[in-house]
Amino acid sequence: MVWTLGARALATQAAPRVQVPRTSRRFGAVVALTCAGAGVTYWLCRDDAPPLPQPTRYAELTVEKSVRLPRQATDAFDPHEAPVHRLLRVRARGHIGVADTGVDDDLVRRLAIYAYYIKEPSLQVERAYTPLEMLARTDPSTLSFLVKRYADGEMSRYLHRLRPSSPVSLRGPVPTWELGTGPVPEEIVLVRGPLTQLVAGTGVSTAVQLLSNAHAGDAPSVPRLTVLYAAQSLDTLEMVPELAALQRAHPNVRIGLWTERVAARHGTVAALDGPPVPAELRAERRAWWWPASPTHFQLHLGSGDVLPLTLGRINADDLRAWSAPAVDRLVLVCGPDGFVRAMAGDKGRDLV
Ligand SMILES: Cc1cc2nc3c(=O)[nH]c(=O)nc-3n(C[C@H](O)[C@H](O)[C@H](O)COP(=O)(O)OP(=O)(O)OC[C@H]3O[C@@H](n4cnc5c(N)ncnc54)[C@H](O)[C@@H]3O)c2cc1C
Repeated sequence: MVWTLGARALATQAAPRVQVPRTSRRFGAVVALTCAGAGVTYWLCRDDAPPLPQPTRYAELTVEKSVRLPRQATDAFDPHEAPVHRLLRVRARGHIGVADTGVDDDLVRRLAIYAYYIKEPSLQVERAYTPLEMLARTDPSTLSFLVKRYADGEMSRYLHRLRPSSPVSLRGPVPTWELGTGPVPEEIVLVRGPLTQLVAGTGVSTAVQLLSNAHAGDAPSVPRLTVLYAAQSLDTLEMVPELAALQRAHPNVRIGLWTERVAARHGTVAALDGPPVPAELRAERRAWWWPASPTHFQLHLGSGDVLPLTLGRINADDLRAWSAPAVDRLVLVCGPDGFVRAMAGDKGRDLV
Protein backbone atom coordinates (compact mmCIF):
# COMPACT_ATOMS: atom_id res chain seq x y z
CA MET A 1 0.00 0.00 0.00
CA VAL A 2 2.65 2.49 0.97
CA TRP A 3 4.66 1.59 -2.05
CA THR A 4 1.66 2.32 -4.37
CA LEU A 5 1.00 5.69 -2.79
CA GLY A 6 4.63 6.71 -3.07
CA ALA A 7 4.69 5.76 -6.72
CA ARG A 8 1.67 7.89 -7.42
CA ALA A 9 3.17 10.95 -5.71
CA LEU A 10 6.37 10.60 -7.73
CA ALA A 11 4.39 10.16 -10.91
CA THR A 12 3.18 13.79 -10.69
CA GLN A 13 6.75 15.13 -10.84
CA ALA A 14 8.63 12.73 -13.10
CA ALA A 15 8.12 10.44 -16.06
CA PRO A 16 5.45 7.82 -15.46
CA ARG A 17 6.87 4.58 -13.92
CA VAL A 18 6.11 1.11 -15.06
CA GLN A 19 3.85 -0.63 -12.58
CA VAL A 20 5.30 -4.05 -11.61
CA PRO A 21 2.60 -6.70 -11.75
CA ARG A 22 1.73 -8.33 -8.45
CA THR A 23 2.74 -11.87 -9.69
CA SER A 24 6.25 -10.63 -10.61
CA ARG A 25 6.67 -9.08 -7.18
CA ARG A 26 5.71 -12.38 -5.60
CA PHE A 27 8.15 -14.21 -7.88
CA GLY A 28 10.97 -11.83 -6.86
CA ALA A 29 10.25 -12.38 -3.19
CA VAL A 30 10.28 -16.15 -3.66
CA VAL A 31 13.65 -16.00 -5.48
CA ALA A 32 15.11 -13.76 -2.78
CA LEU A 33 13.89 -16.06 -0.01
CA THR A 34 15.18 -19.14 -1.82
CA CYS A 35 18.64 -17.56 -2.25
CA ALA A 36 18.74 -16.51 1.40
CA GLY A 37 17.68 -20.02 2.47
CA ALA A 38 20.33 -21.61 0.27
CA GLY A 39 22.94 -19.27 1.75
CA VAL A 40 21.96 -20.14 5.32
CA THR A 41 21.92 -23.87 4.49
CA TYR A 42 25.39 -23.65 2.92
CA TRP A 43 26.69 -21.73 5.97
CA LEU A 44 25.29 -24.30 8.38
CA CYS A 45 26.33 -27.38 6.39
CA ARG A 46 29.65 -26.18 4.96
CA ASP A 47 32.45 -28.69 5.32
CA ASP A 48 35.06 -27.13 7.56
CA ALA A 49 36.97 -30.42 8.01
CA PRO A 50 40.54 -30.17 6.74
CA PRO A 51 41.34 -32.45 3.79
CA LEU A 52 42.48 -35.96 4.66
CA PRO A 53 45.69 -37.36 3.19
CA GLN A 54 45.50 -39.14 -0.15
CA PRO A 55 48.30 -40.96 -1.98
CA THR A 56 48.86 -37.86 -4.15
CA ARG A 57 47.65 -35.13 -1.77
CA TYR A 58 49.24 -33.90 1.46
CA ALA A 59 47.09 -33.09 4.46
CA GLU A 60 48.02 -31.63 7.79
CA LEU A 61 47.70 -33.90 10.82
CA THR A 62 48.53 -33.20 14.46
CA VAL A 63 51.15 -34.92 16.59
CA GLU A 64 49.40 -36.59 19.51
CA LYS A 65 52.28 -38.46 21.08
CA SER A 66 56.05 -38.31 20.78
CA VAL A 67 58.12 -40.51 23.08
CA ARG A 68 61.70 -41.65 22.97
CA LEU A 69 62.26 -45.40 22.88
CA PRO A 70 63.48 -46.87 25.09
CA ARG A 71 62.06 -44.41 27.63
CA GLN A 72 64.39 -42.78 30.16
CA ALA A 73 62.98 -44.83 33.04
CA THR A 74 63.95 -48.05 31.28
CA ASP A 75 66.29 -50.50 32.98
CA ALA A 76 68.52 -50.90 29.92
CA PHE A 77 70.48 -54.09 29.28
CA ASP A 78 73.35 -51.75 28.36
CA PRO A 79 73.15 -48.32 30.09
CA HIS A 80 75.64 -46.89 27.56
CA GLU A 81 73.31 -47.53 24.61
CA ALA A 82 71.93 -44.19 23.35
CA PRO A 83 68.22 -44.28 22.40
CA VAL A 84 67.81 -43.68 18.67
CA HIS A 85 64.11 -44.34 18.11
CA ARG A 86 60.99 -42.30 18.71
CA LEU A 87 57.36 -43.33 18.62
CA LEU A 88 55.35 -40.67 16.80
CA ARG A 89 51.57 -40.84 16.82
CA VAL A 90 49.64 -38.43 14.59
CA ARG A 91 45.92 -37.74 14.47
CA ALA A 92 43.70 -36.72 11.56
CA ARG A 93 40.28 -35.09 11.93
CA GLY A 94 38.61 -38.05 10.28
CA HIS A 95 39.14 -41.67 9.39
CA ILE A 96 42.12 -42.33 7.17
CA GLY A 97 43.13 -45.55 5.53
CA VAL A 98 43.35 -47.69 2.46
CA ALA A 99 40.82 -46.92 -0.26
CA ASP A 100 38.77 -49.84 -1.50
CA THR A 101 40.81 -51.24 -4.36
CA GLY A 102 38.04 -53.53 -5.52
CA VAL A 103 40.27 -56.56 -4.98
CA ASP A 104 37.98 -59.51 -4.21
CA ASP A 105 40.68 -61.75 -2.84
CA ASP A 106 40.77 -60.82 0.84
CA LEU A 107 44.16 -62.45 1.43
CA VAL A 108 45.73 -60.51 -1.42
CA ARG A 109 44.31 -57.28 0.04
CA ARG A 110 45.68 -58.06 3.50
CA LEU A 111 49.15 -59.19 2.50
CA ALA A 112 50.39 -55.72 1.68
CA ILE A 113 52.60 -53.13 3.37
CA TYR A 114 51.70 -49.44 3.20
CA ALA A 115 53.74 -46.29 3.84
CA TYR A 116 53.05 -42.57 4.19
CA TYR A 117 55.29 -39.81 2.85
CA ILE A 118 55.99 -37.08 5.40
CA LYS A 119 57.05 -33.61 4.24
CA GLU A 120 59.68 -31.44 5.90
CA PRO A 121 58.11 -27.97 5.58
CA SER A 122 61.19 -25.77 5.35
CA LEU A 123 63.24 -27.96 2.98
CA GLN A 124 60.30 -29.30 0.95
CA VAL A 125 61.65 -32.85 1.04
CA GLU A 126 59.61 -35.95 1.76
CA ARG A 127 60.56 -39.35 3.14
CA ALA A 128 58.59 -42.59 3.45
CA TYR A 129 57.55 -43.98 6.85
CA THR A 130 55.71 -47.22 7.63
CA PRO A 131 52.76 -47.05 10.03
CA LEU A 132 52.97 -49.77 12.67
CA GLU A 133 49.38 -50.72 11.96
CA MET A 134 47.20 -50.03 8.95
CA LEU A 135 44.22 -52.37 8.48
CA ALA A 136 44.12 -53.40 12.16
CA ARG A 137 44.00 -49.95 13.80
CA THR A 138 41.47 -49.64 16.61
CA ASP A 139 41.40 -45.87 16.07
CA PRO A 140 41.28 -45.23 12.30
CA SER A 141 42.01 -41.51 12.79
CA THR A 142 45.56 -42.15 14.03
CA LEU A 143 48.83 -43.43 12.62
CA SER A 144 51.86 -44.51 14.67
CA PHE A 145 55.39 -44.50 13.34
CA LEU A 146 58.72 -45.73 14.68
CA VAL A 147 61.33 -43.22 13.55
CA LYS A 148 65.08 -43.70 13.79
CA ARG A 149 67.15 -40.56 14.29
CA TYR A 150 70.16 -40.14 11.98
CA ALA A 151 72.70 -37.64 13.35
CA ASP A 152 72.96 -36.04 9.89
CA GLY A 153 69.46 -36.84 8.61
CA GLU A 154 67.28 -33.81 7.92
CA MET A 155 63.90 -35.50 8.04
CA SER A 156 64.51 -37.84 10.96
CA ARG A 157 65.91 -34.97 13.09
CA TYR A 158 62.86 -32.86 12.17
CA LEU A 159 60.50 -35.70 13.18
CA HIS A 160 62.35 -36.22 16.46
CA ARG A 161 61.90 -32.49 17.27
CA LEU A 162 58.11 -32.59 16.84
CA ARG A 163 56.09 -32.43 20.05
CA PRO A 164 52.39 -33.02 20.84
CA SER A 165 50.11 -30.57 18.99
CA SER A 166 52.73 -29.84 16.29
CA PRO A 167 51.29 -29.96 12.75
CA VAL A 168 52.77 -32.49 10.32
CA SER A 169 52.07 -32.87 6.59
CA LEU A 170 51.85 -36.26 4.99
CA ARG A 171 50.38 -38.09 2.03
CA GLY A 172 49.42 -41.74 1.59
CA PRO A 173 48.84 -44.57 2.08
CA VAL A 174 51.04 -45.83 -0.74
CA PRO A 175 51.61 -49.60 -1.03
CA THR A 176 55.33 -50.31 -0.77
CA TRP A 177 54.84 -54.03 -1.20
CA GLU A 178 51.80 -55.93 -2.37
CA LEU A 179 50.98 -59.03 -4.30
CA GLY A 180 50.40 -58.48 -7.99
CA THR A 181 46.66 -58.45 -8.66
CA GLY A 182 47.25 -58.99 -12.35
CA PRO A 183 48.16 -62.25 -14.06
CA VAL A 184 51.09 -63.26 -11.86
CA PRO A 185 50.14 -66.86 -11.07
CA GLU A 186 53.50 -67.96 -9.66
CA GLU A 187 53.52 -65.19 -7.09
CA ILE A 188 49.97 -65.91 -6.01
CA VAL A 189 50.79 -69.59 -5.58
CA LEU A 190 53.89 -68.70 -3.57
CA VAL A 191 52.13 -66.54 -1.05
CA ARG A 192 49.52 -69.17 -0.34
CA GLY A 193 52.50 -70.86 1.25
CA PRO A 194 54.73 -69.48 3.97
CA LEU A 195 56.15 -65.96 3.92
CA THR A 196 59.34 -65.00 5.74
CA GLN A 197 60.36 -61.45 6.61
CA LEU A 198 63.98 -60.55 7.35
CA VAL A 199 63.99 -57.20 9.11
CA ALA A 200 66.47 -54.93 10.89
CA GLY A 201 66.23 -51.53 12.53
CA THR A 202 63.00 -49.69 11.76
CA GLY A 203 62.30 -52.40 9.17
CA VAL A 204 60.51 -54.05 12.11
CA SER A 205 57.61 -51.64 11.40
CA THR A 206 56.93 -53.51 8.15
CA ALA A 207 56.81 -56.83 10.03
CA VAL A 208 54.41 -55.51 12.68
CA GLN A 209 52.20 -53.95 10.00
CA LEU A 210 52.13 -57.04 7.79
CA LEU A 211 51.38 -59.39 10.70
CA SER A 212 48.58 -57.14 11.94
CA ASN A 213 47.18 -56.52 8.43
CA ALA A 214 47.11 -60.26 7.78
CA HIS A 215 45.10 -60.99 10.93
CA ALA A 216 42.90 -57.87 11.03
CA GLY A 217 39.21 -58.38 11.76
CA ASP A 218 37.68 -61.50 10.33
CA ALA A 219 40.86 -62.88 8.83
CA PRO A 220 40.61 -65.81 6.43
CA SER A 221 43.16 -68.58 6.83
CA VAL A 222 46.56 -66.90 6.77
CA PRO A 223 49.75 -68.71 5.68
CA ARG A 224 52.66 -69.20 8.05
CA LEU A 225 54.36 -65.86 8.68
CA THR A 226 57.90 -65.90 10.06
CA VAL A 227 59.85 -62.84 11.16
CA LEU A 228 63.61 -62.90 11.70
CA TYR A 229 64.46 -59.59 13.36
CA ALA A 230 68.03 -58.33 13.80
CA ALA A 231 69.34 -55.39 15.82
CA GLN A 232 72.71 -54.37 17.19
CA SER A 233 71.75 -54.82 20.82
CA LEU A 234 68.84 -55.82 23.03
CA ASP A 235 68.18 -52.14 23.74
CA THR A 236 67.68 -51.28 20.08
CA LEU A 237 65.24 -54.14 19.48
CA GLU A 238 61.83 -52.45 19.36
CA MET A 239 58.26 -53.75 19.50
CA VAL A 240 59.36 -57.00 21.20
CA PRO A 241 56.30 -57.24 23.52
CA GLU A 242 54.03 -56.45 20.56
CA LEU A 243 55.68 -59.11 18.37
CA ALA A 244 55.46 -61.63 21.22
CA ALA A 245 51.75 -60.84 21.64
CA LEU A 246 51.15 -61.42 17.91
CA GLN A 247 52.95 -64.76 18.13
CA ARG A 248 50.88 -65.72 21.20
CA ALA A 249 47.61 -64.78 19.48
CA HIS A 250 48.28 -66.49 16.13
CA PRO A 251 49.70 -70.03 15.90
CA ASN A 252 50.87 -69.36 12.31
CA VAL A 253 53.28 -66.61 13.47
CA ARG A 254 56.89 -67.30 14.50
CA ILE A 255 59.40 -64.70 15.68
CA GLY A 256 63.17 -65.03 16.01
CA LEU A 257 65.54 -62.35 17.34
CA TRP A 258 69.23 -61.70 16.56
CA THR A 259 71.56 -59.23 18.30
CA GLU A 260 75.21 -58.56 17.73
CA ARG A 261 76.04 -58.13 21.40
CA VAL A 262 74.68 -58.95 24.82
CA ALA A 263 75.73 -56.76 27.74
CA ALA A 264 73.67 -58.17 30.61
CA ARG A 265 71.20 -60.96 31.24
CA HIS A 266 68.48 -58.81 32.84
CA GLY A 267 66.84 -55.60 31.72
CA THR A 268 63.65 -54.28 30.20
CA VAL A 269 62.34 -54.03 26.66
CA ALA A 270 60.30 -51.04 25.53
CA ALA A 271 56.55 -51.41 25.01
CA LEU A 272 54.76 -48.95 22.76
CA ASP A 273 51.96 -48.16 25.18
CA GLY A 274 52.63 -48.84 28.78
CA PRO A 275 55.65 -49.33 30.98
CA PRO A 276 58.79 -51.21 29.89
CA VAL A 277 58.51 -54.99 30.19
CA PRO A 278 61.05 -56.85 32.36
CA ALA A 279 63.07 -59.37 30.37
CA GLU A 280 65.62 -62.05 31.15
CA LEU A 281 68.02 -63.76 28.80
CA ARG A 282 68.59 -67.47 29.51
CA ALA A 283 71.21 -69.45 27.63
CA GLU A 284 70.02 -72.60 25.93
CA ARG A 285 71.26 -75.72 27.66
CA ARG A 286 74.41 -77.27 26.22
CA ALA A 287 76.36 -80.33 27.20
CA TRP A 288 78.47 -79.54 30.30
CA TRP A 289 81.70 -80.08 28.34
CA TRP A 290 80.78 -77.56 25.59
CA PRO A 291 83.65 -75.00 25.63
CA ALA A 292 82.30 -71.98 23.73
CA SER A 293 80.25 -69.21 25.33
CA PRO A 294 76.55 -69.50 24.49
CA THR A 295 75.17 -68.04 21.29
CA HIS A 296 71.60 -69.28 21.56
CA PHE A 297 69.28 -67.82 24.21
CA GLN A 298 65.64 -67.61 25.19
CA LEU A 299 64.34 -64.13 25.95
CA HIS A 300 61.78 -64.51 28.76
CA LEU A 301 59.42 -61.54 29.04
CA GLY A 302 57.48 -60.49 32.13
CA SER A 303 54.30 -61.27 30.17
CA GLY A 304 55.26 -64.96 30.13
CA ASP A 305 56.17 -64.92 26.43
CA VAL A 306 59.44 -66.51 25.32
CA LEU A 307 61.30 -65.64 22.12
CA PRO A 308 64.47 -67.35 20.83
CA LEU A 309 67.44 -64.98 20.51
CA THR A 310 70.69 -65.69 18.67
CA LEU A 311 73.93 -63.80 19.20
CA GLY A 312 75.32 -62.73 15.81
CA ARG A 313 73.89 -61.90 12.40
CA ILE A 314 71.22 -63.68 10.38
CA ASN A 315 72.80 -66.01 7.82
CA ALA A 316 71.73 -68.42 5.09
CA ASP A 317 71.64 -71.37 7.54
CA ASP A 318 69.19 -69.45 9.71
CA LEU A 319 66.96 -68.78 6.73
CA ARG A 320 67.03 -72.47 5.81
CA ALA A 321 66.27 -73.51 9.39
CA TRP A 322 63.41 -71.07 9.86
CA SER A 323 61.62 -71.06 6.53
CA ALA A 324 60.20 -73.44 3.97
CA PRO A 325 62.34 -75.00 1.21
CA ALA A 326 63.53 -72.36 -1.27
CA VAL A 327 61.11 -73.40 -3.99
CA ASP A 328 58.09 -72.64 -1.79
CA ARG A 329 59.12 -69.56 0.07
CA LEU A 330 58.61 -65.87 -0.40
CA VAL A 331 61.15 -63.78 1.50
CA LEU A 332 60.76 -60.05 2.13
CA VAL A 333 63.78 -58.05 3.30
CA CYS A 334 63.44 -54.67 4.96
CA GLY A 335 65.97 -52.54 6.82
CA PRO A 336 68.99 -50.30 6.36
CA ASP A 337 70.80 -50.47 3.00
CA GLY A 338 73.70 -52.53 4.41
CA PHE A 339 71.32 -55.12 5.83
CA VAL A 340 69.29 -55.37 2.62
CA ARG A 341 72.51 -55.76 0.61
CA ALA A 342 73.75 -58.50 2.96
CA MET A 343 70.45 -60.39 2.88
CA ALA A 344 69.21 -59.87 -0.67
CA GLY A 345 72.39 -59.13 -2.63
CA ASP A 346 71.55 -57.84 -6.08
CA LYS A 347 67.88 -58.71 -5.55
CA GLY A 348 67.59 -55.65 -3.26
CA ARG A 349 65.12 -53.54 -5.28
CA ASP A 350 66.34 -50.11 -4.16
CA LEU A 351 70.04 -50.89 -4.26
CA VAL A 352 70.66 -50.61 -7.96
C1 LIG B 1 59.19 -47.56 1.98
C2 LIG B 1 60.03 -46.96 3.09
C3 LIG B 1 59.56 -47.02 4.40
C4 LIG B 1 60.32 -46.45 5.43
N1 LIG B 1 59.86 -46.52 6.73
C5 LIG B 1 60.58 -45.97 7.73
C6 LIG B 1 60.11 -46.02 9.09
O1 LIG B 1 59.03 -46.53 9.39
N2 LIG B 1 60.89 -45.45 10.05
C7 LIG B 1 62.10 -44.85 9.76
O2 LIG B 1 62.76 -44.36 10.68
N3 LIG B 1 62.57 -44.81 8.49
C8 LIG B 1 61.84 -45.32 7.49
N4 LIG B 1 62.30 -45.24 6.19
C9 LIG B 1 63.53 -44.46 5.92
C10 LIG B 1 63.14 -42.98 5.80
O3 LIG B 1 62.36 -42.80 4.63
C11 LIG B 1 64.34 -42.04 5.70
O4 LIG B 1 65.19 -42.51 4.68
C12 LIG B 1 65.12 -41.93 6.99
O5 LIG B 1 64.30 -41.41 8.03
C13 LIG B 1 66.32 -40.99 6.82
O6 LIG B 1 65.89 -39.77 6.32
P1 LIG B 1 66.68 -38.43 6.69
O7 LIG B 1 66.18 -37.33 5.83
O8 LIG B 1 66.66 -38.20 8.16
O9 LIG B 1 68.17 -38.77 6.37
P2 LIG B 1 68.96 -38.64 5.01
O10 LIG B 1 69.35 -37.24 4.81
O11 LIG B 1 68.22 -39.29 3.92
O12 LIG B 1 70.22 -39.51 5.42
C14 LIG B 1 70.11 -40.77 6.13
C15 LIG B 1 71.48 -41.40 6.31
O13 LIG B 1 71.94 -41.86 5.06
C16 LIG B 1 73.15 -41.20 4.75
N5 LIG B 1 73.08 -40.88 3.33
C17 LIG B 1 72.24 -40.01 2.72
N6 LIG B 1 72.47 -40.01 1.40
C18 LIG B 1 73.44 -40.91 1.19
C19 LIG B 1 74.13 -41.37 0.02
N7 LIG B 1 73.84 -40.92 -1.18
N8 LIG B 1 75.08 -42.31 0.19
C20 LIG B 1 75.37 -42.80 1.39
N9 LIG B 1 74.79 -42.39 2.52
C21 LIG B 1 73.84 -41.46 2.41
C22 LIG B 1 73.19 -39.97 5.61
O14 LIG B 1 74.51 -39.56 5.88
C23 LIG B 1 72.49 -40.43 6.86
O15 LIG B 1 73.35 -41.10 7.73
C24 LIG B 1 61.57 -45.83 5.15
C25 LIG B 1 62.03 -45.79 3.83
C26 LIG B 1 61.28 -46.36 2.82
C27 LIG B 1 61.82 -46.31 1.41
